[in-house]
Amino acid sequence: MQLPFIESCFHAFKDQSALVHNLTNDVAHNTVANVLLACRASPAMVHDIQEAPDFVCLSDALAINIGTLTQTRLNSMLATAEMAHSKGIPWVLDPVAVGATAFRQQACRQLLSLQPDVIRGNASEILALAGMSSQSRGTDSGDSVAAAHAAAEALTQYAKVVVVTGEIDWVTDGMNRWAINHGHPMMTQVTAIGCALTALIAGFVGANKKAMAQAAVTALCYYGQAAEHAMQIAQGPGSFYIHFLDSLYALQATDVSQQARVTLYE
Ligand SMILES: Nc1ncnc2c1ncn2[C@@H]1O[C@H](COP(=O)(O)OP(=O)(O)O)[C@@H](O)[C@H]1O
Ligand SMILES: Cc1ncsc1CCOP(=O)(O)O
Ligand SMILES: [Mg+2]
Repeated sequence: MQLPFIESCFHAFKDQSALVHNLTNDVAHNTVANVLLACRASPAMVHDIQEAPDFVCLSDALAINIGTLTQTRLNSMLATAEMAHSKGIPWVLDPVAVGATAFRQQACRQLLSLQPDVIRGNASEILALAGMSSQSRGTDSGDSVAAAHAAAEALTQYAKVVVVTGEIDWVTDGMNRWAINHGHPMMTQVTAIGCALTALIAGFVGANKKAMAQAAVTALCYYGQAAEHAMQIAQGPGSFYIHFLDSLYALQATDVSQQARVTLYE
């Protein structure tokens, strides 16, 4: 399905060269930065509570990822998210492995109270965040995306847009729902590909504040298509990662729009 908003959201993102402030995890820093750079956005990792709330005011968007959470980091995340929200700077929550421990659940409850613009997680994370039972395996999902549709819907009481990723990604803003059929299973064999997607979605919503759900759908089409192109030449996870960055760098608005496999449910 060709959707006119894909080209406009893509161009807005590229034109802005969005500065994305990341409070992300230790595993993901390098990949998040490389993905954003390949997409022509600007990454910044600024963690300390002494400066993160100030730095976010200079940014187009904020991505918060609880992958390697500590109490010190959580304090900084809460202060920075609060600042972002008060300044109208969009922020995205990635609730990595939220179902695994009480600390993560409690942290996410506090973060949800600061009204993220977007939540992006795999199916198990979205189920757990909504208080439903899930089958996660550490940071990986053990649930289908379809099993998390209702959970995503429930979470729209906390966020404007909820994104569930997996074989067929799902986006809801509580009024419309989009299914995005792109990507490749190889994406699950390279760590932090989900974390980097969260940062990319932050960049897209930062550049498209009035169309956040459409911006998230566009980011998912772009990301999934880049993976498909990369897999035409990759031979395993290592070469996939390299070709994935190259494909993110090369893809153009018309490619992403013309090849989009998106189903809209109104
Ligand atoms: N089986 C799959 N087929 C195609 N794409 C997938 C598959 N599983 C995950 N992806 C893609 O991988 C990216 C990361 O999603 P996911 O693996 O759900 O996140 P996380 O790494 O946080 O668990 C998304 O772009 C998603 O579309
Ligand atoms: C392995 C691991 N452990 C804590 S965070 C992290 C990275 C998770 O990355 P992703 O959610 O993108 O698979
Ligand atoms: Mg993840």
